[in-house]
Amino acid sequence: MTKKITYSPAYTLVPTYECFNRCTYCNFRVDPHQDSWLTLEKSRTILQKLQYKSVCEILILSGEVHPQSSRRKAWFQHIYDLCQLALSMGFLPHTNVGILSFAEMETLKTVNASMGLMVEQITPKLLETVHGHSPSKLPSLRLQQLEWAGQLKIPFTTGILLGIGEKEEDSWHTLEAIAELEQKWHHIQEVILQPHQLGSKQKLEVSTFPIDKLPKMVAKAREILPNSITIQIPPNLITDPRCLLDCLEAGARDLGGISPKDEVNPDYSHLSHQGLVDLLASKGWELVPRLPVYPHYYNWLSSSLQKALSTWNNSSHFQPLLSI
Ligand SMILES: O=c1nc2n(C[C@H](O)[C@H](O)[C@H](O)CO)c3cc(O)ccc3cc-2c(=O)[nH]1
Ligand SMILES: C[C@H]1O[C@@H](n2cnc3c(N)ncnc32)[C@H](O)[C@@H]1O
Ligand code: MET
Ligand code: SF4
Repeated sequence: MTKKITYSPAYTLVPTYECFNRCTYCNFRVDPHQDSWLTLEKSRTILQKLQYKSVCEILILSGEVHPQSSRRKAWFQHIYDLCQLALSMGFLPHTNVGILSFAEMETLKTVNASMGLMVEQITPKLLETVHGHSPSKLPSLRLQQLEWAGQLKIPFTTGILLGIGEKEEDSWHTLEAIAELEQKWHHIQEVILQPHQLGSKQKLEVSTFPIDKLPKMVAKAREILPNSITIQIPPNLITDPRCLLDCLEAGARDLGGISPKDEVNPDYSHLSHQGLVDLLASKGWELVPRLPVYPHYYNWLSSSLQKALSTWNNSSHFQPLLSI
């Protein structure tokens, strides 16, 4: 049998780029009030063009409005409305919009196949550097989000950001913290090992991750994380094709959501689908699509989500999933 590597055919909707945090590695954010929000009408037009193609996942990725701001309610409602719209059109939403209250998370669960939040790194040192102006990146707050997602039975994607000033052991400690939460709640489906890459919008000179170190990090993550968790790597940020193959050899098994534009790293485009298929085939790997939630979590989801999932599983695009 051929060895399989999965990816999720995705499209990213950005409710707003405005963000009250100022992570120095971010190429995505604009200042509060400096962005017009994506309208539901525009979203509907975009989604209509994607219908009846292979795109299954709508990734809702957003900048954040301060929890105490008078605009927070409208921000959250807009995210909910976008998820509901995507779901009503047959897509499977996956929301990653930063820190949420318990009630907000509980509400979004009803319209998301899975949700996500990167832990980044748990060392407090980074609060004095890259996260000096980012209250949302407080390690305790991010671990609490994972805890709440577990309590709420939300299938969850998380991960670590590499090359933002952490030491090697810091990454291991962060992975250990994720492993502990998985052992408690069994809700972490994937962990992304995301190498920080410089983009053209970055204002400050910060370090990047030496990409040749990634295969070793994958191997170490495979040792730390339970086997129930799939390791995901972003192929467009791994610019050396040999390094990508080495990461697979070391235990990475998923390439994440592949959408036409990587909103977080717009300067790094993906290989063509065929290019990726051929590269993987050179080492005997087969590239297969997957849905944004794994089958063993289906019974955690609302009936409208289960209905959308069964439609996708019966569609010809996703037959390969049945054999994973
Ligand atoms: O195309 C992207 N998808 C990103 N995704 C989507 C991801 O690759 C998968 O599509 C989903 O996790 C579904 O499994 C993220 C999801 C998260 O929960 C947290 C962080 C990311 C980051 C990215 C990203 O930088 N680019
Ligand atoms: C959505 C996720 O994207 C990641 N992220 C933010 N900026 C960058 C960058 N320049 N390079 C790689 N990843 C980044 C963070 O980990 C965030 O949580
Ligand atoms: N603002 C959120 C976070 O950092 C998600 C988007 S980051 C570009 O967690
Ligand atoms: S990484 Fe997320 S939280 Fe940080 S500034 Fe960018 S959008 Fe805001």
